[in-house]
Amino acid sequence: MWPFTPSYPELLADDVDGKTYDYIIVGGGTSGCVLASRLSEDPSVSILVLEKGSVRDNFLSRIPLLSQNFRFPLLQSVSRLSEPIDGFHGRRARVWAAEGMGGASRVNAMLFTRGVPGGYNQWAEGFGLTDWSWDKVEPYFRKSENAYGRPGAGEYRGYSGPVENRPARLVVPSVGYTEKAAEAVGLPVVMDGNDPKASAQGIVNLDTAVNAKGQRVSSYGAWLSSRVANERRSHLSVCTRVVASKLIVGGGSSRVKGVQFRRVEDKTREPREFYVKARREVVIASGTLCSPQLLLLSGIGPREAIEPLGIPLVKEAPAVGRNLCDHVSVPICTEVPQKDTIHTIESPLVFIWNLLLYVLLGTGILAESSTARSIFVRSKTIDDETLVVKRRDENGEDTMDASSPRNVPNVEVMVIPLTGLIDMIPGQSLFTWYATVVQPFSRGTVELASKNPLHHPRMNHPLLRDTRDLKTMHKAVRFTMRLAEEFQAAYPHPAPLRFAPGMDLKVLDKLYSRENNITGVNIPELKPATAPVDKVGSAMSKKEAEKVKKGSKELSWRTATDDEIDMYIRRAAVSCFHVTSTCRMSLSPEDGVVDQRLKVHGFENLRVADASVFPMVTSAHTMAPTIMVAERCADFLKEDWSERKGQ
Ligand SMILES: Cc1cc2nc3c(=O)[nH]c(=O)nc-3n(C[C@H](O)[C@H](O)[C@H](O)COP(=O)(O)OP(=O)(O)OC[C@H]3O[C@@H](n4cnc5c(N)ncnc54)[C@H](O)[C@@H]3O)c2cc1C
Repeated sequence: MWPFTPSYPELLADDVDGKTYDYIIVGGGTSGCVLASRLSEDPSVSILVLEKGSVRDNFLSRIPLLSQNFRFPLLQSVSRLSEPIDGFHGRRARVWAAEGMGGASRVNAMLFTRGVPGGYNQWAEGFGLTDWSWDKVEPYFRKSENAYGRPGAGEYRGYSGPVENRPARLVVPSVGYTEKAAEAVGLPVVMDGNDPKASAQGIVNLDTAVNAKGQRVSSYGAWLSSRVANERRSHLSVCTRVVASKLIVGGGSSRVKGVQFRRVEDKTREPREFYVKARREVVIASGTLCSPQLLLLSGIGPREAIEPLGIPLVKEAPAVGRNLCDHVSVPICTEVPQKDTIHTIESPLVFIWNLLLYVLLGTGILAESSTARSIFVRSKTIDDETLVVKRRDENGEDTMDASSPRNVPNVEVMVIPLTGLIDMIPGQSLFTWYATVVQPFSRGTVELASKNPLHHPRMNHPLLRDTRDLKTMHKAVRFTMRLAEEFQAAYPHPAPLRFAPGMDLKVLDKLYSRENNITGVNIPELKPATAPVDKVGSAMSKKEAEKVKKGSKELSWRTATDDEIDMYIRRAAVSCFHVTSTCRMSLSPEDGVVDQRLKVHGFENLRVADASVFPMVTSAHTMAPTIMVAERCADFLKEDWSERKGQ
């Protein structure tokens, strides 16, 4: 215990330069920590983790609600803006992430969702990835978790893995009324969304990666904590504040010999390059935007994306950086009394009370995620007239069977009792329904913007470019307005819709103006990856907000026109930060980047293991599936090595 706990054994570039390791893991994020931890269970192998950020484990970073505020400068969050998106008023999508040990799991909302079995059966049936059907991935979900908050749930939950999780508790009573709203449109209440036998559609009581002391369980904390890193320091090396700049491939061969990297601090024109050698394998776990960036910097990718930058082509790999997939959300907001939203902690007394509760008992609002409930639904099953969910489809098939790819939800409505708009609205306490398309058809790309590994890659965000997604979002938005109306009926206080189709769009334009008018940010030299996050404050004054409220008309799902819905979506749609698939798994090198054992097609000792390998984004949140991928990758590495040894 502090002050006797040894500090984290973070190494510097000079400490590891020129050395050889059995495994080199590029990226100590959500998946990198799992890999390093699992591989280092064997003291006879040597492992090096190269991570761009640092450890920075402090009190704030462990408080669930506060560490979720990724705009806090103390956290290691970064945001990247996409190129302007056609059809959306030239708006850009902003995608948040974190650079530091644990990666995005240090700042995310901690929601621990596997997704329905049908989603993985779809990977098997739709993409031919038969090694990734539900039966094959399920043991790894169990292996990774300790579902201590659901004792005796049954053999489908794990109790001896590192990620402690428990059902989310309601931070404010208003959230409870959403169950009544969901039931009113035909949806069941799902007590455990990670139960593979649970209904595919319903309002789900979410699990969160929060431990019994009320602390965030990040991938770093679960797998590569100071205790683990110190115990294994003889064979596990963690080198932070370095960025991998290139994979060194043996001349004309399919073997990666090592990794070149730089210090993050080194901003000189000709930075010093360091080099480490890999005896066995290199695993890239740099996340969906940076894993393809490293491949491209190394000359592995589409010829036309590499050669114009003067990088020699090492291996033509057409799918690197393609197929960028994301969940896209549109916030719909209801106004409720402040005490019934998370904004209640803006009152100093309430905050102090909750801080005391947290410090003394590990409970209270601060010990929770902002999101405790989510509604999952398949848009085809929503009746066009009544917007009630049908439990049987036109062929009489059960729409609730979670094992069938046919029933994978393509819409999620997250229930977030705070303002989910880009800015706060002074004087208004909003409760957000986050209508989200979770099985999108739209795809984007990640390309190099420069040869500097510290610069952001260029991102063409998919948003809702495909008209099928726009159509799904239309239905999702109207359905969400219907839910909000049912909520009003059940809730004991007035709860009018304030931000929804039909509202005065000038207000939205004003609110989003600052973000939309940003120019030049994607010129990478102007905004290196390590720049501090932008300052955020409201674009609207209290007086303006009051005026808007007085002038606002009643908004309803019955009266909103299709045009109003369309105009609202095009102004308010945002990334939900669940980017995936830029190095997707595939049977052939034309369609994807890695094979079913996560090896880069055409290489014998190079793998990618993070959210970028999903063939497409999951129907649920992406942290637990990323962890599952990393768990599997660790087993692949161990199995392949013992097989080679045996030969
Ligand atoms: C704000 C936010 C909220 C979210 N909420 C949830 C949620 O509640 N539930 C959920 O399931 N999912 C959530 N997600 C998504 C989920 O957290 C991510 O999908 C997942 O954590 C991604 O893991 P990863 O290993 O692919 O990448 P990351 O965790 O991003 O790790 C990549 C790591 O690689 C490092 N790196 C990158 N390039 C290099 C390089 N060249 N050299 C060295 N290091 C490098 C980075 O610094 C980073 O640490 C959220 C994401 C965000 C951003």
